[in-house]
Amino acid sequence: MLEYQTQTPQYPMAPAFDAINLFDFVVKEGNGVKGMIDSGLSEVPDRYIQPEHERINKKNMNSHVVSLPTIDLSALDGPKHDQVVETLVMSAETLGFFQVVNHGLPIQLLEELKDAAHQFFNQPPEKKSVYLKGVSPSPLVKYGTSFVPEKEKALEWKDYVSMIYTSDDDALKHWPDHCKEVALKYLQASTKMAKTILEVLMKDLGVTLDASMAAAYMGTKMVNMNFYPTCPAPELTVGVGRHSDMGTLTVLLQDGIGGLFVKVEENGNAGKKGEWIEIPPIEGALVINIGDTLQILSNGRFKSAEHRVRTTSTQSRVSIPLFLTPRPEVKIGPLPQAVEKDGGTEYKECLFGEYMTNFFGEAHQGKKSLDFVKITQP
Ligand SMILES: O=C(O)CCC(=O)C(=O)O
Ligand SMILES: [Fe+2]
Repeated sequence: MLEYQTQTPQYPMAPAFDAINLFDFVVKEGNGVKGMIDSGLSEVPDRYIQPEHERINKKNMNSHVVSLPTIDLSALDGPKHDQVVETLVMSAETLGFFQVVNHGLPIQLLEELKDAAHQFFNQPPEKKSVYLKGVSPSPLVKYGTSFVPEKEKALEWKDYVSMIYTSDDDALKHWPDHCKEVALKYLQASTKMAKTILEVLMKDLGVTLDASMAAAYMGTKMVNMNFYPTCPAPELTVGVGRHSDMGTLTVLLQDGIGGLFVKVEENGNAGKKGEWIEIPPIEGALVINIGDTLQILSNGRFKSAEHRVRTTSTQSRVSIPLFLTPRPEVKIGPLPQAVEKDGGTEYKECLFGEYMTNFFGEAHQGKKSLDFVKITQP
C-alpha cells in the first residue's frame, strides 16, 4: 500500500461556513467532505450532526464477538461443494451479508483498486467537480457527496464517484483516467463471481439461472468508489446512514479501517435480532450482500440486509462496491417457483426503473424502500 497524505490545506484558516454557504461549497461546487476537511475545519458542522437515534456509538453496537462465515468460493469446484452451497444459502437467508475468499480476483488488483480510489479523491476539487451531476462530460460518470443531499436533513460524511458500465470500450473512453483500467478489471471479474453466487442461490429456489435471466437481473452494472474522510467527531456523524441496497447483489471491497455494520434481522448464529454487527475487514476478502431485488425475487427468503457505515477520526476510509441491478425496463416480482413453495406472494410486481425512482426519492431510511412493493395484509 502507498502512504497517503492529505493534501496541504488550501486555505490558511477555516472559512466561516454558514449553512447555505456550506451546502454550496460541499455539494454544489463539488468540494465534497474532503474539501471541507482540507480547508482546515476542526468541528463537525451542524448540517452533518445526526439525530441521536441515528448515531453509531459504542452503546448501540454489539458487545460480543460474532463469527461470520468467510466462504472459500474455490471449494465450490471440489468435494466440499454441497457444504459451500449450504453456507451460501444459509448466509443469504439470515444475515444477507457474507465474505468470500479465493474468489478469483488477484489480491494485487484489489490493492491497486484501493490505491486508485485514494488517488482519485486526493486530486484537487476542480479535477473531481468536472464530473458533478449536470456538468459531467459523460452520463456514465458522476461525482458527488452524501446520498441525496437536497432531501437530507443531516448529510452523510462521504464523497463518491459512480461509474456506469455499458461496454468495455465506453468504460475506457469515459471513466476517469485514474481508475478506469483497474475498475473495469474489478467489474469484469466480480461480475463473473457474482453470477456464480446467484446461480447457487437461484438453484436453491428451484430456478436455473440462464443467460437471459442473468442479463435481466444483473444487466446494469455500476462501480462506485466511496471516500470517507477523517471526521473530528465520528460519534455525531454517519458515513452512510441505514439502508439496504436496491439491486440483486453487491460486491464490496473495503480497506482495513473497518466501520461497516449490518443489522441482524433474525436471531441466529450471527447475533441477536436488532443488533448491529461489524463486518470485519479481512485482507484479500470481498464482502457480498443481498439487495432488495433478490429479496423480492425470492419472495422474502433471501434477506436484503440493512447496513450503515461509521466514520473515524484517524484515517480516511475507502470502499468500492459493484452494484449489480436489473435494467430499468425489467419487471421485478417474486419468481413463480418461490411463490409456489411459499403458497402466497409477499410483493407486487413493478418495473425496476420505478423501484429505483422511489429508492432515490428519499434519504436513507433503513429497509423502508421495500414498502414500495410490499403487500400489506388487510
Ligand atoms: O462503505 C461501505 O462499507 C459500504 C457502502 C455502502 O453500503 C454503499 O455504498 O451502498
Ligand atoms: Fe450499501
